[in-house]
Amino acid sequence: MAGVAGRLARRWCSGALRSPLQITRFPALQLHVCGPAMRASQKDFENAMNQVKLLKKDPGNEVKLKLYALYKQATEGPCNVPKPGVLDFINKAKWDAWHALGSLPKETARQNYVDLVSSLSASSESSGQVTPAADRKQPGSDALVVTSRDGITTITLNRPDKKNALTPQMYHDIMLALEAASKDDSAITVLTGNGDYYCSGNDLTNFTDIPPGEVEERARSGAVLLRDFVDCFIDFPKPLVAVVNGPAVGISVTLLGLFDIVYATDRATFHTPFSHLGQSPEGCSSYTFPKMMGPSKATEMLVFGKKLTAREACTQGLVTEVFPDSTFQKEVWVRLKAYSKLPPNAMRISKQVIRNREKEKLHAINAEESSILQERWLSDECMNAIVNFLSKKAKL
Ligand SMILES: CCCCCCCCCCC/C=C/C(=O)SCCNC(=O)CCNC(=O)[C@H](O)C(C)(C)COP(=O)(O)OP(=O)(O)OC[C@H]1O[C@@H](n2cnc3c(N)ncnc32)[C@H](O)[C@@H]1OP(=O)(O)O
Repeated sequence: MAGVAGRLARRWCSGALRSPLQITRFPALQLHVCGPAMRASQKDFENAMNQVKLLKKDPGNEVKLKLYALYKQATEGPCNVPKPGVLDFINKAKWDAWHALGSLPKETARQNYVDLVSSLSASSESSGQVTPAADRKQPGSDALVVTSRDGITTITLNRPDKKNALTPQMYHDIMLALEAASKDDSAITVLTGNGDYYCSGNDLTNFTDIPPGEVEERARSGAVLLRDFVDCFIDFPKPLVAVVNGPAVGISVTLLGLFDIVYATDRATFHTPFSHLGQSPEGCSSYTFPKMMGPSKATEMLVFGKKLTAREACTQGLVTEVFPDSTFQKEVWVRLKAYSKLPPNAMRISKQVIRNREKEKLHAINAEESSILQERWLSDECMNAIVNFLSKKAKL
């Protein structure tokens, strides 16, 4: 019996008991929770298989054999393969466990498997698969996709036809997704973009269709939104990784100073055309950029809107590492999967040791930047720049 645990564990990890990529599109971010009285769906079964791989405590050989038997019964039906020889201890033990289930229906075996895993998870505090509570309300749109796999929660900007420009709904949804990710079982959290851009920054149409008497109120509420949004990044407790899959503009660049790691494709560029837009720096960049690259390089970016290549951004400390575009996704995800297996509590605590020292300062800077921007949004310079962009006169 000694090798059964190892064999089963290898089998669990080999993909033989396949785990689905759990994709959630807001607003349907819900775990399929299956109580004992309900019938387990195929999705519940697959989720349970996934959870088994993430159990922290070894459940012991007896339980593993039970899981194996229920899995075989649920997927193949009653055991009718030849009995292994008496000296083939491992396979005989597995055969015995499966055979003992007799003619138990597949659906019942599936349900029993889900129930057993659920009881093991409760007592073992499983890690890895995202298990957002079903009652956590997640309003939103298709412009954000949240996936959970291998201990990594990935938040993907999904508005590729608009270069992933950020709408107010997306700001709200990102905040909700970060809040959920901070509490889920994942070890690290990733922000990335779908399509050829990482993100083109604030959606400039956010400034349109404002009735004349409401401009000031909209600027005020915009500043509150900005402040709350950036606060979520300052306070995020787990390692936060930006997977920069293409060019980045505006707030998507400034926020990188609040990430723990920034991986970029060599196709990415980084620019913050704030002056061109009659605006001013946000995302704590007025502090993080001079700190990381020195005041004059920061001024080139934040005041003059200089566009950096990925390699230049790496030299300036804004990007952690640059990868060839052809191997970017593969290399980055291999790396992140390895990191996600490190002890999550240790990573959290280490991040906090690094971040806590500066938190108060960052919050104060965020408040100040937001309030300066509130004024800027009311300026002629800003209005004219936005009208120019929207009338296609200016590409920034
Ligand atoms: C008072 C209200 C307050 C509201 C709430 C505020 C909340 C916080 C605000 C925080 C402050 C943030 C500041 C910033 O982020 S500043 C940076 C803003 N971004 C830009 O200036 C980029 C503008 N876009 C471009 O310059 C180009 O589109 C780009 C270089 C990104 C790509 O050029 P390309 O030629 O490759 O592609 P297109 O221009 O044809 O783009 C395709 C379509 O996407 C639309 N698009 C792209 N970016 C934006 C954007 N930022 N906002 C709105 N729309 C965008 C573009 O118009 C095209 O659309 P159509 O196909 O319909 O023409």
